[in-house]
Amino acid sequence: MSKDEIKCSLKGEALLANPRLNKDTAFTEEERIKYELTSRLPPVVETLQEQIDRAYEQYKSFGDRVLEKNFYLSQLSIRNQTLFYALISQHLVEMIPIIYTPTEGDAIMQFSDVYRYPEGCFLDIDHKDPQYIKNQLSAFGTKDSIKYIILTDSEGILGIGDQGVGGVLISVAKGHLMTLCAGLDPNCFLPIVLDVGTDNQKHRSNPQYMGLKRDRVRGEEYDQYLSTVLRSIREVFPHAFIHFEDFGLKNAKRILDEYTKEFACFNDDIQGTGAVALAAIVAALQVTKSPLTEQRIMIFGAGTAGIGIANQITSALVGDGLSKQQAIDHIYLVDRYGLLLEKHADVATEDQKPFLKKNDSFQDINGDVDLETAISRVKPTILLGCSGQPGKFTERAMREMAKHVEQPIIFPISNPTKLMEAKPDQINEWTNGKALMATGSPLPPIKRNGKEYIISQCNNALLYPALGVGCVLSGCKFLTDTMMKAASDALATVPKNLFKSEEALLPDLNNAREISRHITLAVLKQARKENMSTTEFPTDDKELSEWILKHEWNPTYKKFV
Ligand SMILES: NC(=O)c1ccc[n+]([C@@H]2O[C@H](COP(=O)([O-])OP(=O)(O)OC[C@H]3O[C@@H](n4cnc5c(N)ncnc54)[C@H](O)[C@@H]3O)[C@@H](O)[C@H]2O)c1
Ligand SMILES: O=C(O)C[C@H](O)C(=O)O
Ligand SMILES: [Mg+2]
Repeated sequence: MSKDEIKCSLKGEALLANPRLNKDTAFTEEERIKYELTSRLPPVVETLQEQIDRAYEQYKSFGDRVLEKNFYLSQLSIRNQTLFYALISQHLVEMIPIIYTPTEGDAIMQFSDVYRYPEGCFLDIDHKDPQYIKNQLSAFGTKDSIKYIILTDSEGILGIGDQGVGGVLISVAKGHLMTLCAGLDPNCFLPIVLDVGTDNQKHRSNPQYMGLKRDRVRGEEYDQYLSTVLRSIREVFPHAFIHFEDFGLKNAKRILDEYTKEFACFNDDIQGTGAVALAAIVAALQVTKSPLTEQRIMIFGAGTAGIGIANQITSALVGDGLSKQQAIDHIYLVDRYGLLLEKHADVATEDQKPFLKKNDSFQDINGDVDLETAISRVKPTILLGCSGQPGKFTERAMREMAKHVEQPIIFPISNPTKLMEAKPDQINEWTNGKALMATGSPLPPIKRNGKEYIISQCNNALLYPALGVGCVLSGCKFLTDTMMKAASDALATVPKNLFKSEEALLPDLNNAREISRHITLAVLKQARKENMSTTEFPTDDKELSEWILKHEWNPTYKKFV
């Protein structure tokens, strides 16, 4: 069967109800007869473009009601997969904020209230039997069909925390981006939510809540359950790469460390975010014309994402010739206790501990060192926000930042938009237009004193789809740090014609497919170099690029066979 063909054994109502096969008004006269659809459709036979045009008008009719736009698109995805992807592909930058951060965050919070139909795979801790789990998984595909799984336990959804069963929608949304941005065949993807209870009292007290109404399970029982699920996945879908998304602070890194050498797996919030943030920093340093080894980097919110970024920068500095300790000396963590010093050893997480700074320079201060004081003492050149705490980049802190550096690099990357540590227009004003900025969710440029300032989007979506496709195409045994580094380096060296403007720090998502090809190529080559690949692909770069292109899934109606 060629790429333009698809097997169809359905007819009539069942065919129209199947999102993978449904062509709706684009079924030809012959197809309508052959598949018993004639009287089930209005007489007109339309092209995909005509369908897209109508769907776009319908979409636009929701105006500013973004959540309704989100529901409209999600409904379209379960009605007609081809039309869904084709429509969004034509309006990618306009629609990504609707199907992903920030709007998806609201859709997740209201999951149980606005629920209309199920999407994804729901597994819950009240059903732990391995055979039961395997049976459930088997309903979603065959041994060879599922190649990429996004798994969340919903404890740390974006910056909005524990969302219980509704977190399934982050797995679904991240999957949609895999297809849109990197051409993953949506039919080889499975989004899963593990419902292990929720500590979110708002959901628990909502009579409509659709998940398990019990305390979030932790400890041994949780670990056992996760292990059973992962092992079941491996049995049922032995070729699936596992992507962990939005696990909570206490679990994310621990789980990644535990399974990274046993499963082909990846944590997007740790590794994806770290790699994208590093690429954005590298780009900003090209503007300030200053090497990474001369930076003082402050990370505000040293949780899953913050530590991922800290570790990625550490590796990059080691790559630049520093010892691990020298590299760590460049990185300052600020968390809920302020600047993390050795005196915080009792409360710091294991992952924060290597970064604790000596108390000496702060002996004159009683209590914790707040952000502003930390900035005034450390004089960071780079400040990243991944705390999910809005308003924490105060005017005074930002003015302090600008005092010591000609062009401070300030990235409030918390999602969704309302949780950013400061709004870019504020940062721009308080730093007198000096700051180089990037945010986690997309924002329009700022106009101030007749000048336009581009706000780049520093979101792991720039990387994980391409990385994931690279892992799928290489059938990688494991994802190594060096493969991650190859992906990050590739993002940092994307050709300039894929940027919106010269000032942009990161490439334009409008060019997502091209950006992704560049990254996927690097991942494939690195996988082969390290003997992590289990598939054959061309050795010549040009041929490999064509091979990647050939493997991309595109939203076109396929011929039924
Ligand atoms: N742009 C991206 O690609 C991207 C990727 C991952 C996460 N994020 C965002 O980063 C944020 C954090 O996500 P996470 O998964 O790391 O969450 P997390 O819960 O693992 O980490 C948050 C950290 O912030 C700290 N914190 C809380 N209150 C604080 C305060 N008042 N002052 C300083 N630190 C404080 C917490 O102690 C914790 O260490 C979220 O908003 C998330 O959307 C963005
Ligand atoms: O989902 C996103 O938009 C990025 C990131 O994974 C996050 O958790 O915020
Ligand atoms: Mg995430």
